[in-house]
Amino acid sequence: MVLCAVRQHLLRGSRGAWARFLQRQSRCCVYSSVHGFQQEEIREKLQAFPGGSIELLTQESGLAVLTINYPSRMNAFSGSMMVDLEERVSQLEGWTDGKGLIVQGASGTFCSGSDLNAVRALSNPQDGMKMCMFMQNTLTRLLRLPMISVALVEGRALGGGAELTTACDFRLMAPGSVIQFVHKHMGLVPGWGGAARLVRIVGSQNALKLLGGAVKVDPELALQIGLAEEVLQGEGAGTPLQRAENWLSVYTKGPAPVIQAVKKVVLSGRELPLSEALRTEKDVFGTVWGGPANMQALASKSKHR
Ligand SMILES: CC[C@H](C(=O)O)C(=O)SCCNC(=O)CCNC(=O)[C@H](O)C(C)(C)COP(=O)(O)OP(=O)(O)OC[C@H]1O[C@@H](n2cnc3c(N)ncnc32)[C@H](O)[C@@H]1OP(=O)(O)O
Repeated sequence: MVLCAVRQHLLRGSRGAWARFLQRQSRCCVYSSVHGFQQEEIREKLQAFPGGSIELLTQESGLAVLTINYPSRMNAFSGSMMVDLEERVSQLEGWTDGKGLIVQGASGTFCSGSDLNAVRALSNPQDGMKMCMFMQNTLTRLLRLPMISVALVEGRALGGGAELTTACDFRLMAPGSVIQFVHKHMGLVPGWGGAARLVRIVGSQNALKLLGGAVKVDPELALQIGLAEEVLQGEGAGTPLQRAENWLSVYTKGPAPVIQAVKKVVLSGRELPLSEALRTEKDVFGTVWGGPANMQALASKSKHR
């Protein structure tokens, strides 16, 4: 009801105001102070466990590369890297030219989950919940970015690293790589939103098998169950990152507002009840209808043979 009233109000204003409202909506988090979540408090706690970094490289082509960088710990997430990731996601939310994102690990492996040294120090339930809410918020915002995202999995994606792959639209795997939800072996279940997202990607039967068996998912199995989109084969066809960029460029070719609109309508179809998704689709449609790309296509009388 409140949302409807706000929408009506904004529709009476400019199209730009509604577009900005939609953008803010996509930044909404799962947890706020209503749920006892104090972002600054947990940020401070996490900063006490430093090490590694999250690097963001944005390119003029509209593709960005986010690198999880802590090779001496197999790219495990220290506390400061969790904070870094949140900051990089904020940067990407404000990147108006963005169309595609590749998430990779440094030095030929993806990510081995939480840094176990930080996990041991934060093992009381209260801190565990706070870290869990922080990471769920960040990974939800990552998945909701108005750009098409790919996890490039080389080496291992374990525990929280496996969960991170599910916060991207697609997973591309290098030969010999493994995605493994090792949580059961740690006496845990996923807490970064990985279970909820996994069910939506592979269905509840497959998700039960992967989590219940802590199964090592190789590229062949990942393709079979729909966890991975493609195996990046082929010596001499460039680095895995170049191959991932080539793969992604097929879907990000075109003007940024159109690619962003594509992601928004798919995202709302994925996340919202049908009536709400339809209304969002109409509103996103309104942001591209009569826009520069649309007018140019009409003027060029393009044929789709
Ligand atoms: C379960 C969920 C939870 C969450 O949601 O928060 C987590 O993610 S907990 C973390 C789950 N991950 C693990 O338990 C990984 C444990 N590590 C391993 O299984 C292995 O280290 C492996 C398979 C990643 C790599 O094995 P390999 O033989 O190739 O190398 P090393 O074992 O010698 O590892 C090199 C170096 O990295 C350190 N390392 C690896 N992973 C972590 C981690 N998650 N946290 C902290 N440190 C990690 C490892 O201890 C070695 O350090 P070194 O000082 O050389 O001993």
